[in-house]
Amino acid sequence: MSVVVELEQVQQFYGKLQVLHDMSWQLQAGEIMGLFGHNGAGKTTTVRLILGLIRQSGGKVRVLGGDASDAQVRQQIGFLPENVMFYPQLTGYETLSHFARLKGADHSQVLGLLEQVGLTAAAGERVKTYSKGMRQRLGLAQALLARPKLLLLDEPTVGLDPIATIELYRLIGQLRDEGSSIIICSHVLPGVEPYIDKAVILARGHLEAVGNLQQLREQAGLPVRIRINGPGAGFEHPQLLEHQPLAGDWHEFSVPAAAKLPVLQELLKLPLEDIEIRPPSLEDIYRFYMEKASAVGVAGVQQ
Ligand SMILES: Nc1ncnc2c1ncn2[C@@H]1O[C@H](COP(=O)(O)OP(=O)(O)OP(=O)(O)O)[C@@H](O)[C@H]1O
Repeated sequence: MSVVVELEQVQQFYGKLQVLHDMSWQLQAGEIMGLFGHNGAGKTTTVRLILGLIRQSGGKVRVLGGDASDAQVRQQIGFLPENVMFYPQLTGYETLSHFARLKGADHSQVLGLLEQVGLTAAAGERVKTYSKGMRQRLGLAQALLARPKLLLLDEPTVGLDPIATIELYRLIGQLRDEGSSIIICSHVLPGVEPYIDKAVILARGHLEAVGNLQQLREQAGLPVRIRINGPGAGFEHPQLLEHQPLAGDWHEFSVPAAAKLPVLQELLKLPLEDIEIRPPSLEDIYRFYMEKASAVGVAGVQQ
């Protein structure tokens, strides 16, 4: 697997203000990576470094095997900004044709890209009539012009309803399956969780965690929650961390991940109506690292 983006001991200053501290991580080819952090954590700064819009104050930023500021490298990157602007009077087709001209991309891609993002039927409609979901898909098509190897998506699902969010992430998943490497910045963690291969979590310019969800769960050591519908009021087990009675006949038990099976085996001896096992979510992991960052004095961390 080849490395598409590599940050090595990257530091970034704006004047005297240091906003990235010795940041090191890698994105491998064909991965979808989530870049997460509180407001002001340094995500946009990181994206701007990868896009070659600013140059790092220290350390190395390697993108697609070259320097991020190299024009040939930049041509291979597609970017969907958080608030992509379109001329409302232009149709979807005219909009994408316009971006193709701006980027020097081959115009023959336009119809294919509109089809890829599900906008063929609406290609002749003016963008002002598009829903937010359609505009985001048009934005994605714009980012896909010139067939980039690396895609950077900033809050791609902000303002989208749950179905439009799922549709957009399915499309992003297809792009990964076709070989694109993708970085997604998002504050909407439950939406993005099923789609990412790896997460990078920042707090105040420091790398707090990097890895796939399973690795992050293990590193954070967060408990697994087991919910049962049944007679759990008197249930006891030496490994139990917490017992929370819920509505109806439901009970929630928190157990260390390593104790999940022994506790489950005991619970299954009860006459249960139902059982649910909830591993720590991306949001749980994120909260854990934000709290850890505040506890060690990374001041001003807010979610
Ligand atoms: N051009 C700039 N000049 C000075 N300081 C800046 C500049 N751009 C960003 N900063 C500061 O750098 C820090 C990191 O900002 P950045 O925009 O990278 O954070 P972010 O994680 O993208 O935040 P958000 O989620 O709010 O977009 C913040 O303290 C911000 O105020």
